[in-house]
Amino acid sequence: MNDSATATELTLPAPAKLNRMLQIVGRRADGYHELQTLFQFLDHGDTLQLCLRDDGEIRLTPALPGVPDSDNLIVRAARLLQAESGCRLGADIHLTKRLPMGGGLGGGSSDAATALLGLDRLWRLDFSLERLAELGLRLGADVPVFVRGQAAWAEGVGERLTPVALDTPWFVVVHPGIEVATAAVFGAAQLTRDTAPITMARALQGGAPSWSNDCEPTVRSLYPQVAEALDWLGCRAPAMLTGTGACVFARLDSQTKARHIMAELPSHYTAFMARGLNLSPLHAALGR
Ligand SMILES: C[C@](O)(CO)[C@H](O)COP(=O)(O)OP(=O)(O)OC[C@H]1O[C@@H](n2ccc(N)nc2=O)[C@H](O)[C@@H]1O
Ligand SMILES: Nc1ncnc2c1ncn2[C@@H]1O[C@H](COP(=O)(O)OP(=O)(O)OP(=O)(O)O)[C@@H](O)[C@H]1O
Repeated sequence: MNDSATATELTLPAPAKLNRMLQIVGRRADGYHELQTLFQFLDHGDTLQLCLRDDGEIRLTPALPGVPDSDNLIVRAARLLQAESGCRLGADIHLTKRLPMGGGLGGGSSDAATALLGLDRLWRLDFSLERLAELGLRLGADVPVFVRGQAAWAEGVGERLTPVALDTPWFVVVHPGIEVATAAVFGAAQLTRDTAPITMARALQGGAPSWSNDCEPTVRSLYPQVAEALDWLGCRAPAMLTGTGACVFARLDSQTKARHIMAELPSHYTAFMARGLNLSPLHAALGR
């Protein structure tokens, strides 16, 4: 019943994102870092199934290992939307988790955005994307881009977004099997925070493989497993870190080349191949 305005059940994607480049240009008084980054979505991610409840309860299954439900960004997004709207409806939410946690793919943030947009539809709130993005920013710096649903040049902490159309190649994304804590990377003394800001036009001219990520040297030294994955993938194609890691990715000219790399994958890594998308599949599913 996804396409009906009277749906009582919705099954919706929560796509991954890549940071195709990322530079740190400053640090705010509250400790958050000022970034310049290019976000793009992938046709790979989590899935949320939302079923309407009329008793106001928010029930999530299954629980994520190590994450109490009250901390889960899906439950927090649902409760925030209830509080903001005064809505007395609730939902049963089933999460199919495919994205690694602490992977730099924005899995939790994307789940939160899908919950916000899906529940807005299920509860017939009709909030604007602008209002939902503002709510999303309270949950995490990466949530607004998933709410807006367009590949974007981002500034500030990631909330000042300008839509862009990037090339949409195949990517191989390798997970080195560890979780990186975003706060630990941003808190590291050695992280450089003074890259000179550039214009969006200049960033777009840069293009792969010259795009880079300022977090990479710090993550390499704090997490040797990520350094090893960057070196392994980098021997096969120009490789980069996404966000603060742990995942690394390479852009390939063809699906065949991506398949060749997948076939060589050592057993201690997991990986997937996916296509870059400039429009989020969430927005395509909701017709927004
Ligand atoms: C690195 C990126 O993934 C790039 O897309 C994001 O900027 C991270 O976004 P996120 O995971 O949604 O991050 P949040 O949950 O908002 O923040 C986690 C922690 O990372 C640090 N943090 C995050 C984002 C930012 N621009 N500056 C920061 O210093 C803060 O210590 C914060 O407590
Ligand atoms: N629905 C959720 N899915 C994943 N993690 C969640 C969720 N809700 C809360 N979390 C918490 O958020 C942390 C970061 O998870 P997430 O998968 O978003 O990392 P990430 O991909 O590195 O994010 P980002 O790229 O935004 O930094 C997890 O370690 C977990 O404690």
